[in-house]
Amino acid sequence: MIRLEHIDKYYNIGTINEVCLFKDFNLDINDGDFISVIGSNGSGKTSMLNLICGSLSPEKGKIILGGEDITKQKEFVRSRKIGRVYQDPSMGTCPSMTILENMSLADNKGSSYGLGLGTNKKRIGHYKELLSRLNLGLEDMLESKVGSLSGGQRQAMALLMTTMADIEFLILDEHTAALDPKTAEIIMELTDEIVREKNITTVMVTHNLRFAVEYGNRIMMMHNGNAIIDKSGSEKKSVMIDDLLERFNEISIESGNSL
Ligand SMILES: Nc1ncnc2c1ncn2[C@@H]1O[C@H](COP(=O)(O)OP(=O)(O)OP(=O)(O)O)[C@@H](O)[C@H]1O
Repeated sequence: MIRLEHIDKYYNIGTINEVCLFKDFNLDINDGDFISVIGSNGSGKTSMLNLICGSLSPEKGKIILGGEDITKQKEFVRSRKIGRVYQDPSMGTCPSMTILENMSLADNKGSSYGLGLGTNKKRIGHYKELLSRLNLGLEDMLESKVGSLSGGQRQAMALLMTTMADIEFLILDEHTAALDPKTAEIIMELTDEIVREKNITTVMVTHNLRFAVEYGNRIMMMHNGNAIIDKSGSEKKSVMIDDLLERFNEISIESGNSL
């Protein structure tokens, strides 16, 4: 379980631009949860993910992972348990390296020998098997540079590479936003398949309301650093896209329709 406990988060402290984003923010993410997080621009979705990953520190409060207080734990240490796929497909892969080298890199993540070993030839069969499930023909392109792949192919690889390691927690930061509708659909289906198969606790930030409604067991809507909707199980199943659009409209009116 991940717990955000009494979190305060400010930006630009001590300046005229000081903003309080989270004030006594609390969130429990249960093992096995697949949460879709939606919300207007600036509502705090990415900041919440950054707090979990450790790229952002709270001014107050605790972050607990599996009973351990990780509030002060560095991001690279947390990354052994927490995987993240970004909006930009180029963030999760190394473009100047081949598919094989990228797969080896992901495979070696967290092990003591690190990069020094280079490509692990004995594991090629395993990499091919993993890549073949993407149905993109990448298993026959092991020597191709990842930089030559399409955005969708790279995002599929980023997802595969992130989940190759034995992570407990997966963060999807608008990971289909930069993809065309068809490719986004394929990546979303692949995501769901991997998350279910590996039973990884997942938080997915998305602006795609259909994905938010269709995937996962829990849906959250953020606004001004608060979760204004948080439904799971059968309650989540009854949430309709129109309900969410209506809530977005209400928020927009309350905020004076400002950007
Ligand atoms: N590094 C920063 N410095 C100052 N303010 C920041 C910083 N990062 C985020 N903010 C502010 O915090 C608020 C929340 O930003 P955040 O990126 O978490 O929102 P979001 O819900 O992910 O938005 P979007 O949907 O546009 O990605 C915004 O008002 C933003 O301007």
